[in-house]
Amino acid sequence: MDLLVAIDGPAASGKGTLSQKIAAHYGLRHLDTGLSYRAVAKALLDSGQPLDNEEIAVKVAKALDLGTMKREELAIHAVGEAASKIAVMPHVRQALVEKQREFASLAKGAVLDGRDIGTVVCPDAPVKLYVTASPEVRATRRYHEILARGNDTDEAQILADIKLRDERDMGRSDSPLKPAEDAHLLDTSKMTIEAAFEAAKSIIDAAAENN
Ligand SMILES: Nc1ncnc2c1ncn2[C@@H]1O[C@H](COP(=O)(O)OP(=O)(O)OP(=O)(O)O)[C@@H](O)[C@H]1O
Ligand SMILES: Nc1ccn([C@@H]2O[C@H](COP(=O)(O)O)[C@@H](O)[C@H]2O)c(=O)n1
Repeated sequence: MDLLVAIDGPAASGKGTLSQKIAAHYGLRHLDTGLSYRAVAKALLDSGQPLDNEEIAVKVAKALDLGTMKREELAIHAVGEAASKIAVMPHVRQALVEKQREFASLAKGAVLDGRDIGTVVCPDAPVKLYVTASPEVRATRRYHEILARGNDTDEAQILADIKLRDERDMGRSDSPLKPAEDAHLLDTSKMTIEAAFEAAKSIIDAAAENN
C-alpha cells in the first residue's frame, strides 16, 4: 500500500509499538524519528561533549546516517532525557527533519512516528494519529518495560521524568508536541495494545477508502 501515516504523541504513549504493528500490517517502512534525536544525544554523551552547544550538536546531526541507528543501544531512559534537551535546538531539528522527509519521500508508503510528524515533517500525510495516555499509565508501562529488560528502576522517578519531558516537548518554541489539526486522537490509557491497533486500523482503512 502506498500510504503515509504520521504518528505523534508523548513519551511512552505507545506510538512506537503501534507504528511497528501498522507498518507490519500494511507492508510499510517505519521510521522512529525519536531514535534520530537519541542518536545525536548519545553521540554527544559518549564523546563527553556538552548537550547545550548547538553548533556541535548540529555537526553530529548532519553526519547522522538514519540507517545505522540501533534501537537497543538508544533505548536507555537517560538517553531519552538527553534527546529532549538537544531537541529544543532549531538547527538540530532542521538537520534531522531534512533526513526524515527524505525517508518519507523515498519510501513507497511509510509510517513515521515522533513529536512533529503531522505538524512539521509530513504535514500533508493523509493519515495522522495522535496517540496519548495519562502520565501515570505511561510511567507504569515504561517501568515494566525497564524491569523486563532486567534493570532496576523507580516508578515515581519515571513519572517525574515523563512529566518533565512532556513540559519540555510541549513547551519548546520550535515544533512543540501537539496534535495536528486533522489528527485522530487515540487515548490508549484503557486500551490493550491489540485494542489500540484495531482502533488505528479502522481509522487508516477509512482514510484509505476516502483517498
Ligand atoms: N496499549 C498499551 N497497553 C499496554 N502497554 C502498552 C500499550 N502500548 C504500548 N505499551 C507498552 O508501553 C511501553 C511504551 O510503549 P512505546 O515504546 O511504544 O511508546 P513510545 O510512545 O514509542 O515511547 P517513546 O516516545 O519513549 O519512544 C512499551 O513497553 C509497550 O510495550
Ligand atoms: N519527531 C521527534 C521525535 C523525538 N523528539 C525528541 O526526542 C526525544 C526522544 O524521543 P522518543 O520518542 O524516542 O522518546 C523526545 O522526548 C523529544 O524531545 C522530537 O523532538 N521530535
